[in-house]
Amino acid sequence: MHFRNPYKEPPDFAILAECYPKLRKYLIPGHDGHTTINFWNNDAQRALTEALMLRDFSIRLTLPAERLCPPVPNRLNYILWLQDIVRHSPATLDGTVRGLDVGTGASAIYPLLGCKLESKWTFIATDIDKTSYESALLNVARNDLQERIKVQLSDADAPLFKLLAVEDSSTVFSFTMCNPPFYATAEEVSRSTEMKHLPPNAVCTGADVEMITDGGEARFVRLMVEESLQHPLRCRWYTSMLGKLSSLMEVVDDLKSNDVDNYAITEFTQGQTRRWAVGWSFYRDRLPDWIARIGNPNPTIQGLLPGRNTVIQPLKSKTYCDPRVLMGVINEIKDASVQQKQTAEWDDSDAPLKLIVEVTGDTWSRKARRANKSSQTKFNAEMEKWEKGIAVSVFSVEWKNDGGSLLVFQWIRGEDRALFMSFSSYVTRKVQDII
Ligand SMILES: C[S@@+](CC[C@H](N)C(=O)[O-])C[C@H]1O[C@@H](n2cnc3c(N)ncnc32)[C@H](O)[C@@H]1O
Repeated sequence: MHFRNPYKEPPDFAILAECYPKLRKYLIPGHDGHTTINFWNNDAQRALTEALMLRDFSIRLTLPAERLCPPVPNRLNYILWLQDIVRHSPATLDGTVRGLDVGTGASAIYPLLGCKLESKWTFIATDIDKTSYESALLNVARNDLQERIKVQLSDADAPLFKLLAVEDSSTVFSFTMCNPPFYATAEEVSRSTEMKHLPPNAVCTGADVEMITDGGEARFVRLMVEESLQHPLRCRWYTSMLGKLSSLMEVVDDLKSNDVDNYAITEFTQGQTRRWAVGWSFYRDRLPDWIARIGNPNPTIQGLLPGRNTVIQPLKSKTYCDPRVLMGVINEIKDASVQQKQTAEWDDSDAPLKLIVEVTGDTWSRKARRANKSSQTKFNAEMEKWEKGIAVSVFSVEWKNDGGSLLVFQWIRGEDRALFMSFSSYVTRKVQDII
């Protein structure tokens, strides 16, 4: 569960029903003496989702009986992860964030939650199912969000990112998102129901179009990867949720075979249900590991994780050390431009020193310093960089006092992972030599 998700503990259903009387008739006594609801009952689930959306987000939702009922904690997890991604991506000039929700469903739950949490977010939400499309339109209108959420009826044969393929548009989307149909066939659905693989809070209330797609979710998301390669810079972060580990493996394989190294994986856990989300970008902005990598992964997931963008180096010193040592070391790096990092309003870290360092290449390693002596070598290196179009790499370094002192290096922008790694070990070694 995301650390900002308020649903780590189940709600008090009796209190919730006071805010949403439609829930009252589904209340039942639980084993532990607390009131609960019957999670196997579709109507009760719908009433629960409507109640949570109303009480906790002031969102008025009506869910049609014949369509999927989205569990709020799980859907909120995905939105919170996107919020992290957006906060760590460059802001647009006017601060507007543009999201594209592929397969928004009857609820339009993702755009509604996104717009309630963030006043600058806007969405285009697509669906191929007329019933879901019409219901999504109503839900958006009910909450007076038509200006910020545009619902579009799409075509099953059209590209998933048809909108991004519009050639003369210069709009860059901040993210795409999707909770794709999960299964490949109707037999797979009934097998899964028979084997009772579904936990009670995921009881199947969906229509075929919501749950089944040719090739299952893995093919659906691989199509997205394929389409994203056609217009890589029309969106900063392409993302999708995945319900099966095997699908995650397929998609990561696909990204790697297309040389996409800037990707992120997260895990959404609710009770016994595990879901994953994957994101990939063709921009040079790098996400911190706490967003892009799952902490404490099992060995299978470990092998899927992207390379590290965050390096944490504990400093060995028995006495108090002055963070200004770091400033001194960084200032001595040739051709590096250094600024104090501005703290965003949502950032509550209390690091005593935060720096942003921009470099155009390695000027610190022994090899670089030797090469620097020869002006021809230096000229060649500059030419090579220029030809490759490699611009500035941006790193942040924070000095933290968390038990002992730590240096936290963050790769913020760039293409050269080795440069980031070399920079962090050089700075650590130098600081360590001084303290
Ligand atoms: C699993 S449901 C997700 C609904 C909603 N986003 C949620 O999370 O509760 C998948 C949705 O994708 C829609 N869908 C299936 N194929 C699609 C396509 N090619 N383009 C857009 N939407 C599609 C389905 O109609 C369905 O509403």
